[in-house]
Amino acid sequence: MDFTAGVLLWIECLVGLSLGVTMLGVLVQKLRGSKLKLPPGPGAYPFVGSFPQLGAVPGEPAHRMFKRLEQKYGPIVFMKMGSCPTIIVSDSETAKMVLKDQDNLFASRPSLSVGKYLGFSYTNLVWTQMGDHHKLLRKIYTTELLSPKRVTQSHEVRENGIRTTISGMLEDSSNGKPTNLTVELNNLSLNNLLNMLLGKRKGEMLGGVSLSMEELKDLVREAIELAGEFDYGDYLPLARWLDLTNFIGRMKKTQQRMRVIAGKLIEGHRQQQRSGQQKESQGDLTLLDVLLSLKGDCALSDDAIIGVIFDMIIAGSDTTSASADWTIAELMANPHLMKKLQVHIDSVVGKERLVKESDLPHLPFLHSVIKESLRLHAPAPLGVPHCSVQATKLAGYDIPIGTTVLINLWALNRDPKNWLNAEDFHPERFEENDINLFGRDFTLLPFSSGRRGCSGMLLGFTSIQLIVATVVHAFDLEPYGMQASEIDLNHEKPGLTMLRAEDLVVKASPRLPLHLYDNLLEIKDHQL
Ligand code: HEM
Repeated sequence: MDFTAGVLLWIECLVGLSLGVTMLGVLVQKLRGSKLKLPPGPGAYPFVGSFPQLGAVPGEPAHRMFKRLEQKYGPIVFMKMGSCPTIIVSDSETAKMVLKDQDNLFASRPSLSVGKYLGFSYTNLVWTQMGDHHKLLRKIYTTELLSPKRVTQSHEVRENGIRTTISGMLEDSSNGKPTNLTVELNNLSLNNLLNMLLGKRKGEMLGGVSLSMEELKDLVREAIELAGEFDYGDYLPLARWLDLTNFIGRMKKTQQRMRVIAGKLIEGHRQQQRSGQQKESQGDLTLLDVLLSLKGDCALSDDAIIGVIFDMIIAGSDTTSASADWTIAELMANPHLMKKLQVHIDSVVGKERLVKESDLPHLPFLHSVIKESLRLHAPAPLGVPHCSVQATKLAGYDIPIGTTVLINLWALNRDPKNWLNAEDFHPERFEENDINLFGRDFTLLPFSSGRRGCSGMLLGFTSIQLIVATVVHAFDLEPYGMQASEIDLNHEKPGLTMLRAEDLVVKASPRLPLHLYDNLLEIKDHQL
């Protein structure tokens, strides 16, 4: 989130307007504020709130900026985004109060424009507010879409997906070319989700309708990009009204495209169902089939179905590939750990076949490596904002109703109070200390916790493990055009998902018998 450019612009616009009412604002603020004991923070001006006080550095990701605030004010910081009260929580004790002890009060979402447009009037899971619709969607996710059984049933999608990537890497290697692993993993992750949701392409047909995969991917990228943008209009009414960056205009256009394209896919699947084309087994059902077969109280409107489809793609695609990318970069920067992991995988899988998902439970060191990577590089560093539905107290401070709550998961997972040598990549720490990754131990929260915790954590964790294990088992990797010690592990691109600042470009050398890779080319033809 790059605050500075926008903030300066808006301050210029607003200063004139705000001067006349500043005195009144200050007076009202004092009268209201005097009664409340708010957490410490940078203070706020009328209208623009704390934006000018944040000391934002151009290009600096928000989780790092909030870390600086934590260092100055402590683990709960109060600020105002425009007129919207906001707290940033950075330690495990307070996170536990928000996500567990008072989960019922903090589990709603603020009404942001991204939820209105890309979340189809807040009907998708990520942006829907607390209540019956949220409960229904969570139930559909946990029992129908991403239950452990459904995730296991779809293992072939992911195994075939990574084999296609491996095959492409072998082709690059045979041609003496480097592979841009960041780009490959990103494509892989998106393909896997689209395959799970919609099924395989038959010729130019996707889910039974004539729709090019490129058209769909283009739309998905557009939606992911918009979802990661920071909209000042959510906090500054004048900015919303002027919409100088045409954010609302762009979102409306994307929403319209989502409706048209997803509408075609839904209609195509309905036609297949009507014409009695039965899938052979449960494993052949796409997630869209499952969504369309929901009946009675569980049945969803077409808009809600479109919301769920894009929910999964936006929340699940970049997070998974970014995490695999960070993990492989860490392993390359720590060659002794790469070697240790390769020996570990060889000891379970051997060198005469590729890794399968059924191997994963037998690879404890791989678990530790991924856990450590998720600890240091939380792919969703600030999660998704929560919102309080009632005035309450937190660690002795007053929290007004309607306060936006951001948990700085990135800072929390690196808290030196909980982790020895917290900034070091040291997977062995989990061999001595088996801390839960899925929200039970509040010292490690890459997926957050509670009723708003990530609904795709099992799928995400399984996918990352399979990708990393298959790539490092199949290839020795060297960074292209730099030394391993020069791999940058300390800079991220600003945005919703924490991507490495630089692409990971590698020289891959096969380490398994070549006939194993030859077989892969057949699979490649069937992929999206
Ligand atoms: C490494 C992979 C992933 C990470 C680190 C991750 C992390 C997160 C985090 C931190 C949140 C916010 C929780 C909160 O508001 O407190 C979240 C929410 C969510 N995630 Fe994930 N996620 C990952 C993969 C996935 C996948 C694969 C899917 C689905 C295909 C998914 C679907 C969702 C959904 C639907 C929500 C919203 C839940 C709600 O509001 O009730 N995520 N995720």
